[in-house]
Amino acid sequence: MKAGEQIEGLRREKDVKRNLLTIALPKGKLLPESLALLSGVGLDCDEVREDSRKLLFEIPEGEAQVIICRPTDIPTYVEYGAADVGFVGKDTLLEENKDVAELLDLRYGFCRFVVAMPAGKTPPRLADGGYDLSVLNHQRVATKFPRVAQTFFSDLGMQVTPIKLHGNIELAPRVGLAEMIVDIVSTGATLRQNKLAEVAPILEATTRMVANRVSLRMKYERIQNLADALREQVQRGTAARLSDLPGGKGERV
Ligand SMILES: Nc1ncnc2c1ncn2[C@@H]1O[C@H](COP(=O)(O)OP(=O)(O)OP(=O)(O)O)[C@@H](O)[C@H]1O
Ligand SMILES: O=P(O)(O)OC[C@H]1O[C@H](OP(=O)(O)OP(=O)(O)O)[C@H](O)[C@@H]1O
Repeated sequence: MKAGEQIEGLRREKDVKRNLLTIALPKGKLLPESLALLSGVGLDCDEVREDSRKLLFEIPEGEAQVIICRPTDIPTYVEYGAADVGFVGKDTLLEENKDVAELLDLRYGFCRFVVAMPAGKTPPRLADGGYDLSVLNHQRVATKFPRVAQTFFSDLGMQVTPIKLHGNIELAPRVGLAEMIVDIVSTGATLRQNKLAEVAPILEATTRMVANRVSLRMKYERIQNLADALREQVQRGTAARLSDLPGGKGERV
């Protein structure tokens, strides 16, 4: 056993004895709802702030600690057991493809993966109203999600060249870096502002609760209790939102 593994093992043993739960939360768009959810199930997150340089927050009454990570790093922290559980977008989970257990759909951070390209250069239409994507074979796709993009096109029997970028993906086709993009769309405003048109939906994503597989065995009750409380909270939130709709009855119809 390597020294690092030994230390990790000892740290884990100590945490299990103390029953300490480490929760990894994504900084950025998903943080406010993540904190609201945790506070809603009795973990007081009032001290957790993204704007401080502090990255680890103890919640002693809840026998927990919260760590704030880059969203794309959450699956890594959880896979290695540096965090027992984490909240992360399904998009990131698919792209990072780490060995973690997906426990719960937290139902916020809704977004869609799409293929988009300059509005004036979209492929010809098919009889069913969709676009004939076959003309895009062997073209370049700018994306933060090369795995998702490649899987989508290879399932269609096509090959594309992914160009990995870290942000502002919509710029790439405008300046000739790629013919198309695979990216997240929420309101569609960024596509419109950059004169891009959606040519194919890929999949929909929301935030998920994930767990380290060893933690799930060693801290089963703690993690399950947290997941159950969160599930209840999420269902209550969804029911409340539905009952706000005209004629809503607080139930999905
Ligand atoms: N426009 C959006 N609307 C709703 N949810 C979104 C939107 N964009 C991203 N998300 C969701 O929020 C998650 C985090 O996005 P955010 O923009 O905060 O971080 P990021 O910059 O993508 O992460 P990183 O810094 O690790 O690259 C995404 O993985 C996705 O699940
Ligand atoms: O459909 P919309 O509501 O306009 O949202 C979509 C945008 O949101 C995300 O970008 P983000 O804000 O995370 O910035 P990034 O380009 O730096 O990733 C995504 O990559 C799109 O650019």
